[in-house]
Amino acid sequence: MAKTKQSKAPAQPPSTAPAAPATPTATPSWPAFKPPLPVVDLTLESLVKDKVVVFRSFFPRSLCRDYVTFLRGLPLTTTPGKPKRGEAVRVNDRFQIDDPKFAHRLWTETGLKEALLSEEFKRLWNGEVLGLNPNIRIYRYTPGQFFDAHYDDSNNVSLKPETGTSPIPARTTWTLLLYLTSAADGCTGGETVFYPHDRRTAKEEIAVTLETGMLLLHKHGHDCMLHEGREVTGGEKWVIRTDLCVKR
Ligand SMILES: O=C(O)CCC(=O)C(=O)O
Ligand SMILES: [Fe+2]
Repeated sequence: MAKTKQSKAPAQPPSTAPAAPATPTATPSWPAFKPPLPVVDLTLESLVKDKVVVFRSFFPRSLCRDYVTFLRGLPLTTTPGKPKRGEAVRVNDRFQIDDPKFAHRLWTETGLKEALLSEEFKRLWNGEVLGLNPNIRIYRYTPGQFFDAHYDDSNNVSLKPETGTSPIPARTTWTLLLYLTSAADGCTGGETVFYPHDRRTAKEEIAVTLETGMLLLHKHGHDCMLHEGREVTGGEKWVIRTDLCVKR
C-alpha cells in the first residue's frame, strides 16, 4: 500500500459543512496543571516493542475535564475539503497553534522530561531529545468522525528552549497523543489502531482503547506503523497532539 501522509490530509464526510480555516492569533490561556504533575510515578509501558509506549494517568481525570471544558471554547474547525490522491481521509474538528511556551510546559512541568530521559529509555527516541514540537494540535471527534489509516511524517522544526535563546534545529521522531476522554466519559469507539505489517486487517491490528489521561507515544517517520483513529460511535474523543523532537 502506498504511504499516505497525514500532514496534508484534509477531508470531510458528506454530512459536515466546510468551515473557514482557523487563523488563531493569540495563544490560548491553557489551564494550569493542577494538581501538580505528575500525579503518579510515570512508568513507561510498552505496547509494541520500540514502537508504541504509553503512560497511564499522565493527566488526572479532573485535569482532563478542565482541559476539555477549556478546549471547547477554542475555535475548532472541521477539516475541510476532499483528500488529494495519496492523502489520508481525516474527519475531525481541530485547532492548531504554534505555542513554544505550552510545549515547554508539557515537557518540563509534567514529569515527562525526566521519564523520557531516564537511562533505561533514552535509546528509544532516535537522537538527543530536546523537547516537544511547539506545533500543538487539538482534535475533537464526534460520532461518525475518524482519522483514516496513514503514516506520520518526521518534520524539521526549530526549537527555542528558552525565550531569548537562539533556535536549535530539530526533527520530530515520535508522535504524542494525550487522550482526554474515554468510555468513562461516555466516549465509545475512537481507538487508535496500529497495523504492524502495513495491511489494514483485523487479524493483525493492535487497537489501543482510549483511556482518560493516558499519553501514547509512537515512533514516526520512515518506520512509522500504519495507524488510524477509529470512528467514534458515541460521545466525544478529545486529544492533544504534539511530537517528540531530537537534535538535527
Ligand atoms: O486520533 C487518533 O487516535 C490518531 C491521531 C493521528 O494518527 C495523528 O494525529 O496523526
Ligand atoms: Fe497519525
